[in-house]
Amino acid sequence: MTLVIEWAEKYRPQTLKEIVGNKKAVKDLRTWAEKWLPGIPEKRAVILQGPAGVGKTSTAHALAHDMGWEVIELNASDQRTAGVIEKVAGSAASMNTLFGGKRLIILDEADNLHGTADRGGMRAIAGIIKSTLQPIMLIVNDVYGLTPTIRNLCQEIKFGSVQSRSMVPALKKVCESEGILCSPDAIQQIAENAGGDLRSAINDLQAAASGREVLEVEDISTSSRDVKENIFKVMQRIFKSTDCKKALEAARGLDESPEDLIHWIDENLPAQYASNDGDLGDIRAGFGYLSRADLYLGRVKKRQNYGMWRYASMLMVCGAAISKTKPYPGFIKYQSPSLWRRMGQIRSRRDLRDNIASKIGEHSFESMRYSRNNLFELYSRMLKGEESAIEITARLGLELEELIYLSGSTKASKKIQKIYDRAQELLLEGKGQSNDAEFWNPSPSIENKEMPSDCAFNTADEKTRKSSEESDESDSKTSQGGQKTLNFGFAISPETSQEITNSRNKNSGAIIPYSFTSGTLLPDSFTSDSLNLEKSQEEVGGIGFIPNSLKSGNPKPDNLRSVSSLPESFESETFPVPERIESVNSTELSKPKEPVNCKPVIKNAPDKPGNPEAEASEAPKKTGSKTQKTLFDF
Ligand SMILES: Nc1ncnc2c1ncn2[C@@H]1O[C@H](COP(=O)(O)OP(=O)(O)OP(=O)(O)O)[C@@H](O)[C@H]1O
Repeated sequence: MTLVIEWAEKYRPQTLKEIVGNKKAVKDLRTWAEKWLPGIPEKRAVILQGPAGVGKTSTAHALAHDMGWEVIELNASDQRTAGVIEKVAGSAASMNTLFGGKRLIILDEADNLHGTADRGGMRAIAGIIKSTLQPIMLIVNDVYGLTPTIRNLCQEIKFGSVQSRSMVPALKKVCESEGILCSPDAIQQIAENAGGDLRSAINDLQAAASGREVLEVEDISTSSRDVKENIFKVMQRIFKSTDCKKALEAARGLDESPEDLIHWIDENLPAQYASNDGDLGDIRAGFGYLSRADLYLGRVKKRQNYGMWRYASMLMVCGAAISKTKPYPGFIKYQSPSLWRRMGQIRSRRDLRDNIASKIGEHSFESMRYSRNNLFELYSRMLKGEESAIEITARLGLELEELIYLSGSTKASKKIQKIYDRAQELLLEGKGQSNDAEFWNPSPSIENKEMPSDCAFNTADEKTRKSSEESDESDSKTSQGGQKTLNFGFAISPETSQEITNSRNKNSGAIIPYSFTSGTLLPDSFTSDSLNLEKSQEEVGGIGFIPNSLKSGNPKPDNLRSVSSLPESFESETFPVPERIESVNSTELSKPKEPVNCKPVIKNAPDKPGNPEAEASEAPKKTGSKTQKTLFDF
């Protein structure tokens, strides 16, 4: 069996000179690349954005070839988790090459980093771009698939469709190299059919030429692949004529599913039938058909019976075509579905909001969800004063766009720009002063702080918790074992502090001690003050964090619940119970001599040497805390 080599691959351009069309994009890219020669440019990464098959990937490789750069590529077939990106791209970005040349890091289809496997990938990319010593190139079809932070960090270079007149010489060259006599009309036809996608044009040429030495235009119409209909032409067919058959044929030639097509018709039907003293009745009738088509689309989804797509298509296309009672001449600029645009905007706003929430979460040792729901307002208020705004911006590492969002502005005013610039200066200064640990370490060291009675867990646990959380996406971060009192690492007013406490208590819950010996969550009235520490230090194994819903009613003894029988209302969101807790029954928890390593640090807590119970609680600490079980271990 002979192996058929794809011509598109065989004739992939090797140098920038061979790239067809998109001259400006190629020039901009070369200019950016040349900025890497004297040192590190302001924008360390570029985004090559554009439709499929217009030469983005080829241009990236051709640039590396022309500049004499090595290439490291991570494409969509590789698993691109945050870990892999950091390992491959991160290490490539932070190291110099053997002979001091540059190394181009290409992330192809960077807008397709979604799904569980690619979690955290965007954040990893942003982190790498900020500190890379090597040029980075992100290739995307849809730039909105990237987070605003990444977009801010990169220079964007747009690639457009390749014009058919530019394609013709490239296709001729392929014919010459393959020894095929192709008529100019045939080449022209292939170029026009391709709709700006040179890869498709080359594929069409290969398909048409297979088994032939001479290629005429007739061969193209019979042997070429299905030619993509242009959506705008289909809209015209539907809205300008009443010929259902032709409209349906045109719609079938489209590279759109009925689920997408219905949005196009929905968007343009009212615009078309309202033009030229439009008729409301026509619009109503048209939407009547669309709603029935939508019913079928719903059934397709529900039953996974794609056979019903044909009824949906028929209803939407023919229904929209025949619902007009008069012709609607004149030009109408058909629009892409505004729903998609809105969704794109919403998505980028949502990404922006989540980025901020995750930064606040990291800063305040809270989950992203908690930060999003409860701390936004607070941090936003802290941006009101100029000095505190600068400090917050620096501490959180906010990008300009994020600062605008969090401060509630719509654009970068002079004041915001100034805050941002000063925060950047502060960051630069801070980096130079490695001894200013407090600034760079926003949370005070837990061991060194005198914890309030409601905040006790050992730092080893905290480290384990943090590292396990970091491997997850921030949304799945939990506040288990986290810092129970918010400590922002900078001076905040007593009012603000009170506000934080209120916000916590109102929104998610309160912190109450957890008793290991009884296996119960103590009611909120049971504070550390009421614990007889001398007698029960051993008992006080850890701190439980429960939502207010759990504390309803009077905290009577019969309200106490054992961990093994958590109520349904006990949502893991507000009270993240580690998975392994399920396997722990109350008997295990209530082992009387189970050593514990997490006990509240209480002011002047008596630690009498003669007290056997106090000694018993100290002893396991010395022997090895790793073997000790706490609530956070489960
Ligand atoms: N502008 C171009 N100049 C020369 N050849 C091109 C051009 N665009 C596409 N081609 C041909 O199409 C093939 C695929 O191009 P390439 O992979 O660079 O497209 P792309 O824009 O990166 O597409 P995708 O977004 O699908 O990855 C190339 O191997 C080449 O043969």
